[in-house]
Amino acid sequence: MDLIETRRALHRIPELGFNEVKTQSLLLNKIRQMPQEHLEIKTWRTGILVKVTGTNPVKTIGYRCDIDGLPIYEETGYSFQSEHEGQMHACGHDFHMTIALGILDKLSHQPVKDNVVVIFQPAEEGPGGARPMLESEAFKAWRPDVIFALHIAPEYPTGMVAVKKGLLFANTSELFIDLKGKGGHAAYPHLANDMVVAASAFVTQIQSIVARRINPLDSAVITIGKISGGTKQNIIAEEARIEGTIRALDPKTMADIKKHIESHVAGIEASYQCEASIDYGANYYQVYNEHKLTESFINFCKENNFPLTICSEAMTGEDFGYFLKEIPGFMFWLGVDSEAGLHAAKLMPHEEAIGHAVDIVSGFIRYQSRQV
Ligand SMILES: CC(=O)N[C@@H](CCC[C@H](N)C(=O)O)C(=O)O
Repeated sequence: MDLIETRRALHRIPELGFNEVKTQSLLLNKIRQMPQEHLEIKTWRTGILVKVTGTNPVKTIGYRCDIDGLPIYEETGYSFQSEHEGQMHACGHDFHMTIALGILDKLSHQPVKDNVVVIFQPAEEGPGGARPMLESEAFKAWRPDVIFALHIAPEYPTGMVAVKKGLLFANTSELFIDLKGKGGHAAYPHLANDMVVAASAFVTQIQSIVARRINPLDSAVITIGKISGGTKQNIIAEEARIEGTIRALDPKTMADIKKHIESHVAGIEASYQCEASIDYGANYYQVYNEHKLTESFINFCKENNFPLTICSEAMTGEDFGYFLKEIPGFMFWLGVDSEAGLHAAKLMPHEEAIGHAVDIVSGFIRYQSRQV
């Protein structure tokens, strides 16, 4: 399989969570071109699970990738730029899928001793595919004994592995706040309750939560990524919507932040005479790398001279955390050396990382398959 051509084909057709219809069909088409003798294929919603039966299995090894894109207008200037206006693979899921296909291709030609289940999971960016997938009969029937995954990392050199034992990614919660006041003529503000002003005040006020309400020794982030409201420049806005995300390394800090947000919202309701509703959307559990398996992966990388660094935890979120809550395993970063970071319209990961990752992951599956 030509992995670069495959990555570019996937890059052209980014689709949002649970709408990955063309993506699923492209993936199935690629999987069906592989030798089928050892493969069983199942679909689950817009996702896919593929089992490779081992030669003498004692356990099942899981490898998971995510398949959805983001609502971003691409600005890479690639000849294979997104054909879906306003949508882009800006978090590397085109790389993740291609690497998973490359691993599957290798295994379909030469299975290892253990069974391997390769999981193509929808909706990582939201609303979260991991949790419902874990609960599905399709997944339960092939539930792996160990599981791992990777995420591209623009800040590391191409092909470098960055990993750590224990906590790798934060607990996250989406945040949606709807404000409803009273609209009116721009020249008569005293007769209206302006929700653009209320939303602005709220966004400014909550900056003090992390700065002044959270122990500086804890790590937390509140980011408001979108504010919308109003209809015209000379009409006072009756409604506004604030959209953001909360991150915390400790679940208790997350709960505290939510309480502080709620009291700020109550304050806005009182001082701006409006009604407010809060929706926490999708919440992701932290990514916690199991020590023994991570250690085994670190040893494997060292023994095989794969470039490796031990990293710190990050405030990113990943619903792969739900898999790791139930099944021992780990996630690692794969360096792709892009000046633009994740979720940026100019993210341009280096494609040589794909081949490196296929070698690293398929090598580790083989290595892990020899351990009981
Ligand atoms: C690796 C990465 O970038 N993951 C996303 C996960 C999004 C979670 C959810 N939609 C949220 O915004 O809280 C991230 O933004 O970290």
